[in-house]
Amino acid sequence: MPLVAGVDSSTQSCKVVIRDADTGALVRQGRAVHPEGTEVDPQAWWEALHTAIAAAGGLDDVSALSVGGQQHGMVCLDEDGRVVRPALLWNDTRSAKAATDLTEQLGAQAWADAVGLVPVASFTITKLRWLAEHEPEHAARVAAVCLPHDWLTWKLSGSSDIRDLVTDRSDASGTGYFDPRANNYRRDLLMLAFGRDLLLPKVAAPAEAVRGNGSLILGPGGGDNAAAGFGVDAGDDAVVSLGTSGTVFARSRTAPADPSGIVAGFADMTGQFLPLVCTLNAARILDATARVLGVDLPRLSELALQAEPGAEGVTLVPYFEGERTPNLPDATGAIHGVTLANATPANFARAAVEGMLSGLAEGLNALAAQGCSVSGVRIVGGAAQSEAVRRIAPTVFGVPVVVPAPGEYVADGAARQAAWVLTGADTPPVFSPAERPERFEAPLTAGLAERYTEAAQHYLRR
Ligand SMILES: Nc1ncnc2c1ncn2[C@@H]1O[C@H](COP(=O)(O)OP(=O)(O)O)[C@@H](O)[C@H]1O
Ligand SMILES: O=C(CO)[C@@H](O)[C@H](O)COP(=O)(O)O
Repeated sequence: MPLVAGVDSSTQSCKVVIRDADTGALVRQGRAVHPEGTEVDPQAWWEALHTAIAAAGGLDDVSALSVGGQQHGMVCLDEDGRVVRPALLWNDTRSAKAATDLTEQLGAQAWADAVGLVPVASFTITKLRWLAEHEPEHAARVAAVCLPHDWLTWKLSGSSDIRDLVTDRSDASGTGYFDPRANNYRRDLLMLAFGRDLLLPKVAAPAEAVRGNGSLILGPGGGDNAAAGFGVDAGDDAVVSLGTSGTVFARSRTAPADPSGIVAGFADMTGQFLPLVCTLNAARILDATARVLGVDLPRLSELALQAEPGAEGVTLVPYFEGERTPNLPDATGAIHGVTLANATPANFARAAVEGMLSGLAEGLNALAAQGCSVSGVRIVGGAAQSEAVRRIAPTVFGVPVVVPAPGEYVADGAARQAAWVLTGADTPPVFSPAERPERFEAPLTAGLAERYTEAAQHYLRR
């Protein structure tokens, strides 16, 4: 019974699962927290990874490991492999102007055609432009740029030579300088943004073993959304992930080129594509609302389920951290439609859940417009543990919702990739879930989408 490990180095924490490579059965797991903030020293991820591995009982009996990680973060390394400055994360919006400038330089359609996405502050390429413009002394020292999961895989390999950096197609496709259709870097775009070329990680094939460490085989890993999609094996359903980010994505054989920038044409972990819509505001909206109401998360869920669908007209626009989709980096959150009669904790709790999900419902429609199958939705991520989220989701999405048993689906996808690398087979192993998923159906709440769009439009009209 060989064992494999999967890692999810996500925004808020690091999770490690250790699974049986043949059956996929969970053997043990561990986790550790990451620091707060949108700028983080990668060393903190390395330390959290070690804490999580130790909590999972170590790797002595593990044959292969893959890392899934938060996408887009800019990790800059100098000639000797030292980190030049703290990494700017996917949810850091300081490069919003760089994103606008880059988009204007080429035009949105040209970006969508070239790399499947239109620059917004999340993408690595805009962070490189920001660095070149605002920190020239740091920019001058940069020899290589990589992503959080690439850096952790490289550290695990024991190398300090930047020429050993490896990434995979799914995470490379979120940089803004990789064309997932041709499977090539677009160094011309990197140079347009940064002013000169840089060493970039080699892009490994989906099940290619990369430089290992002793007897531990390393897989290429992937972006966290692609890993979650691989871990939950959603078939024709779209997947909604509710972590720090809210994402909605679906597997596709074709790559979208959406000039509106709503749907990003990422790659998946198997050689296909992963059209994806991402918001900056998901689980933390519930954390913040619980804090404001002075309750814990289970109580917030009870309150939300006490309210009527539509929260008697209370509408929460969840742009607490600015927003990425729609592209409003300076926006703030708002509550609309409040009256003396409807100002209750239950309505505020429900409005938070409905508002968090409404932006993703718009994303689901955008995926459908790109030809993706969205007849059902699977929900994963931390906030999927909320009973209110599970029950309210079909009333917002208008399609049946399936919630797999609570688990670490990013880490599971990484573990499944590690098992694939270990077997060397043409197709990935099938990891059957130990528990049946729960299914939720409920009528769409009439008027909710219109009220949400009207409330959100206040920003777009400004
Ligand atoms: N029962 C719950 N109800 C609502 N939110 C929850 C619940 N349990 C955990 N969460 C939230 O899930 C989030 C963490 O989810 P996770 O998917 O690990 O995030 P990330 O991948 O961004 O690090 C936290 O904001 C946490 O408050
Ligand atoms: O930016 C994106 C996807 O484009 C985010 O999904 C990040 O990949 C972070 O994921 P979480 O840590 O919030 O799960």
